[in-house]
Amino acid sequence: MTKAVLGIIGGSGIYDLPGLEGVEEIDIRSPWGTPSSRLKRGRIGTTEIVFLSRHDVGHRLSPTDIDYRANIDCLKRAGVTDLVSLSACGSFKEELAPGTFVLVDQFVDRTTRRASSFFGRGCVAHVSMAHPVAPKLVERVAAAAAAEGIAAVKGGTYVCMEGPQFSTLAESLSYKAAGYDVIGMTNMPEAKLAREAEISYASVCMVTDYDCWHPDHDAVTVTDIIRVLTENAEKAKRLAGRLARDFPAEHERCPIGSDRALDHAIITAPDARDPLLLGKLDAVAGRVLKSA
Ligand SMILES: CSC[C@H]1O[C@H](OP(=O)(O)O)[C@H](O)[C@@H]1O
Ligand SMILES: Nc1ncnc2[nH]cnc12
Repeated sequence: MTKAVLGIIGGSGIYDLPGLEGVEEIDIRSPWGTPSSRLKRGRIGTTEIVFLSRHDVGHRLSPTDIDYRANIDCLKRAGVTDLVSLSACGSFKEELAPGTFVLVDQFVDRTTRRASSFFGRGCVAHVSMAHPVAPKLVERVAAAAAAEGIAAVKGGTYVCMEGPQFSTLAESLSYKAAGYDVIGMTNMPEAKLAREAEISYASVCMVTDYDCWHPDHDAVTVTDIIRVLTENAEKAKRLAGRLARDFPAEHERCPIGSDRALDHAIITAPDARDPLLLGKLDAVAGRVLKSA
């Protein structure tokens, strides 16, 4: 049995989690770098929660400057088994209007300037990303939204751009034509790294705008996004609170194996592995490396 620890990553507009009891800031060091902010550990009901502000209080970090490896590694070290991201996003669908919550289930990674794996020279691993979110965790998020009367659309494809500039009209139209649902700048490589770290991942994407493709809406601005975000943040925090209160004490085994993604992923022969890299992988891959 593995005790469930619920991680929450707060994105734009969500820099804290009200209702977290017995909060302590934990100073976890990572060999991968510096996390976005100090992790906050506390409880909601009987569930242990670890909260991380992705851009830090004051929105100090741009999507490119976030050290996604340090964030995921620290969450793993803090014992997180299940991780929910709360994110702002633009929409490519008329029916996904600003204010809509989308529980995305696919990602397209168009980022270019981010370290996107814990593995590499000296320890090569290939995990499956065919199904990037953990279905049971998404079910729990959907149930929490329903219980709080928050409308949430299940399923959708999130394209992750590098940013920080928003898309050109041609890019926006091409993403729309490709059938993508929403766009943001942060869920990749976060979801890939969570998978490598065997943490079940789900993302709640809160639509703040229609990007720039919509003929009846002006191109997106930060001012508009912040206005919608402020309205959404209260709902997102309510959703997270309910999710936590109803969360099981034991981590539920993931039906698609996101919590044991490394079982058959490491290809480098034991005697060809780099001890320095193995040292850095102690948290992320400790489960499989210890038994090797
Ligand atoms: C402030 S709008 C652009 C910004 O918001 C989203 O971040 P997050 O996913 O952390 O909520 C988007 O990806 C951009 O980073
Ligand atoms: N239109 C958009 N493009 C990229 N990231 C976003 N975050 C919120 N709205 C966005």
